[in-house]
Amino acid sequence: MAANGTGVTSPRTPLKSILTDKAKGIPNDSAGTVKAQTIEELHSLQRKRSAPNTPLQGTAGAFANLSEDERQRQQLQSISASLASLTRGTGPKVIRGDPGGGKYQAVSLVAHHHHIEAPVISVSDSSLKFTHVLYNLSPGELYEQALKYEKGSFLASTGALATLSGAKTGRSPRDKRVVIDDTTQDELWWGKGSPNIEMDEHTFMVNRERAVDYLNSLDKVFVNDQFLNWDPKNRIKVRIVSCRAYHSLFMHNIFIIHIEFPWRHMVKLRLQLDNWVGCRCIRPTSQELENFGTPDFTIYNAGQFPCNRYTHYMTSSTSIDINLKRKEMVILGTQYAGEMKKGLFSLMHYLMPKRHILSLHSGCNMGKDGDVALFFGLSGTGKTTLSTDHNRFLIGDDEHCWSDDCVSNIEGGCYAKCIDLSKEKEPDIWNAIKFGTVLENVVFDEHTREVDYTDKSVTENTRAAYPIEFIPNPKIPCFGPHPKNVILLACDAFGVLPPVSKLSLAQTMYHFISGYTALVAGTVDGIKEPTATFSACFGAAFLMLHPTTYAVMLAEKMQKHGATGWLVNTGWCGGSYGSGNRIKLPYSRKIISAIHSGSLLKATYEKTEVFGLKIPNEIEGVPKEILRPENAWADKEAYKNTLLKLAGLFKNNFETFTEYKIGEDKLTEEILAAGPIF
Ligand SMILES: Nc1ncnc2c1ncn2[C@@H]1O[C@H](COP(=O)(O)OP(=O)(O)O)[C@@H](O)[C@H]1O
Ligand SMILES: C=C(OP(=O)(O)O)C(=O)O
Ligand SMILES: [Ca+2]
Ligand SMILES: [Mn+2]
Repeated sequence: MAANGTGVTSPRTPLKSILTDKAKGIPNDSAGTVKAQTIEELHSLQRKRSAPNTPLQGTAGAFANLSEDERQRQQLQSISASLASLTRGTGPKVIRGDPGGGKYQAVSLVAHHHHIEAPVISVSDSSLKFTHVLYNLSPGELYEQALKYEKGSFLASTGALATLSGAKTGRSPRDKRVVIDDTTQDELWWGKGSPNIEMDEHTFMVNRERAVDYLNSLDKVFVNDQFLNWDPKNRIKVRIVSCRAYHSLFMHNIFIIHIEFPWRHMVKLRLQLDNWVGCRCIRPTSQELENFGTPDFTIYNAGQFPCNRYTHYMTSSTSIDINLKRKEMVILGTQYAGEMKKGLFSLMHYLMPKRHILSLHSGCNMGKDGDVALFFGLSGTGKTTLSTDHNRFLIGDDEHCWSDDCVSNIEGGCYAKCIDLSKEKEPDIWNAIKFGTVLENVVFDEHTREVDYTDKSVTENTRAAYPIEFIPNPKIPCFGPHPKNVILLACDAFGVLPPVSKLSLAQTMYHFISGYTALVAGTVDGIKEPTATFSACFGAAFLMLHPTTYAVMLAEKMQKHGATGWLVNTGWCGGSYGSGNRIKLPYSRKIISAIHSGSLLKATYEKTEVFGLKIPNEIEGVPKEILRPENAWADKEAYKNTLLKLAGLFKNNFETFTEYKIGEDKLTEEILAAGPIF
């Protein structure tokens, strides 16, 4: 039956056939016409059937003989158990795929019906509905979900996914709580200076139920099953249940997933990395991911939904709750993706020291000769920027573990600040912003979709989250030998710390425990006083145990492996914020290069007053006058006063640590003496 365009069918006179190429003697190539009979069929041809997370490789593993249906059934059962409401004693009915239909819908409706084993204790509307699970989707699939369903998601001109994190554009440390129980009461760091605000088990369960009920009330949730830590002996399995494609893609990029490397990429890596050849690839295999089983830790991210402020302990509508015994984390009232990343980092700060492994808030890279450097520093001091170095292999930009064998990245991706990002200054980060990358809270041209990286309209904390492979020279697998240099980064907005100084072990420990940086509070409305921040181990916000636990381990490791400590000021020189200038990135890079090459170790040094820091007399490519801060300041009196002011702040801060013992008695004494003297 033919339609005539008006919707009414009528007999038609056939049109005269048009002369085709065939008539001109060119053979008809049937590839020119599609096989499909309908538009739907045509569309179905476009997408080749695949099961990216269930590659039946046939050989290894106990699960190898499972049918695809059985595999998926077990996966869904496990997800249903994860999402179980503990008061009702049952998990939701989960089904794989998009509620909107599409290729997943048919997968497991039937299988599912047969396999809800837990009894339904009380029936409510929520137990009648299905929760669709979008499990380990690929970037392409997540893009489609985000662009279609999440307001504020756009395709940027580079191919990156621009998105908004909502009302919160940074972490909420005052809303981070940890469950106190018989074990954690003794084990964890509580009280003054600790980031761990206590909460009881019952309140945790209230928030957990709230998050789980919210997630189950949605038509669909995203589930990521991933790994932490590239060291295969100390890998942790995590499950992230979230309500946004943005969160799922963020975690996909930032943590470790299985990626089948295109062969060409492998060859390139082999050529680049001497030690790649013969090195076992420790990315989890498809098989491992398939046999994921029970996660070691689960995050319930219901960030779109607030906590109830009438709930005990709640002081705002945001709560980020960690329960170590239950191996769970609940997020309510914030969609900032960094909470998940840093929440898992806190977990590692608890789990790893128990295994005598030091967890580090640091970037890490490796030279061609295998020399490894760590970059410690608080947010904004340059870990990501300076560890991303065109002449070195990037191991990671933010979170690492130092075991008896190696330094390994906890993550599989980077989270770079984008404010004022430029192609000239940071080409590798610039080029990493492409298809697959999540761009948070940036402003772009409505029409061209070109991002304006100088625009702070949404926030100053604009970010790009990309897999480490997006950097041209990643060290994959992301681990390396024991570090040779330990670089402590401080962005000193007072402008009195030298751009670089060589530290003794005691000084390294003093500055590591102090964890100093000084940023400028409000950069918008004219000049503001720099605010000093002291954050033990350059990341107190993520510590679970007392800072000295980590400090002792760092001292031991540095001693054992002969690592040299350096203090690098990436902040101001020639005056404080307002009168001086931020040290130029190319100079900081020159300084860092001189550390890596070993040339700085051979320089001649002079000791400074008050802080007793050893400053090199010269570094190739760095103006001599900036190396000594007092030379760079025009007003010597102001310099001296500012220096003494900062020294006083250091002294006050260190007071809480003076009663602790770090290593041998001698080292403890030396550390106390390694601070400013005035
Ligand atoms: N001399 C410098 N050294 C390092 N970073 C600098 C310097 N001058 C400006 N910057 C800027 O400071 C920011 C450092 O942030 P980032 O590397 O993300 O820190 P972190 O990873 O430690 O949080 C970047 O935006 C970088 O461009
Ligand atoms: C993600 C963060 O890390 P950093 O700023 O150190 O890169 C953060 O502190 O929220
Ligand atoms: Ca960073
Ligand atoms: Mn960081």
